[in-house]
Amino acid sequence: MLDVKELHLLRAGQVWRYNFQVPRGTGLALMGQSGAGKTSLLECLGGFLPAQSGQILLDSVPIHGLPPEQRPTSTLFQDHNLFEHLTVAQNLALGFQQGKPSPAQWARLQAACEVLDVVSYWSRLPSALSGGQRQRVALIRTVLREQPVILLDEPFSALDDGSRERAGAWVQDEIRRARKVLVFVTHQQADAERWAEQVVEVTT
Ligand SMILES: Nc1ncnc2c1ncn2[C@@H]1O[C@H](COP(=O)(O)OP(=O)(O)OP(=O)(O)O)[C@@H](O)[C@H]1O
Repeated sequence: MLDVKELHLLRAGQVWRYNFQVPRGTGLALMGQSGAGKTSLLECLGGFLPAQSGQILLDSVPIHGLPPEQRPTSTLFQDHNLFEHLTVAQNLALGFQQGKPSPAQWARLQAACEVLDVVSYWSRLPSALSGGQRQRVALIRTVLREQPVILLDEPFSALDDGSRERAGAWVQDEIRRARKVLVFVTHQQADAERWAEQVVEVTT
């Protein structure tokens, strides 16, 4: 269970307070207008933006004092953070310990690439991919890393309806299968209804 207690954020003169719980195997969607503070909350959960006060616990263990690289979180930012000089396969491997996924992890990566239709791009550089292909590669890496808390900032924004449906269903299956916690930002009410058990409306 991810437990956010009296979390108090301050940025650009705006103040937010959050209290919510996300059980393992489930998802929470963050919705709200542009500039409302959705990305700021994800950054705080991932350790990139310090909170003024409050607590973030995973399975009752406080994680709010940890730096980003030690948090049990895996984050997909809006710019997809792919390494441009590495192939798709190398980018996927980077998410794992010392860039070396185990055979079981490779099998899962490969299966995900088939489901999300990026298997034929393994040896390409990111610069040779479309926006939607880049987004799917980054999504696969973020969701399949070992960290149990998955933070996704508008993960389906570059996808057409068919890809969006497949990607959303795949993320939900993975979260349930691996008993992870999902927090994702979306502007689409339908995404929240289909793939999240809870919705938090972010306002200042
Ligand atoms: N790095 C930053 N430094 C200072 N202020 C920032 C920074 N990033 C965002 N802000 C400000 O914080 C507020 C919340 O922005 P945030 O990006 O969290 O909103 P959002 O809901 O994710 O928006 P969008 O839907 O457009 O992505 C805005 O007023 C924004 O200008």
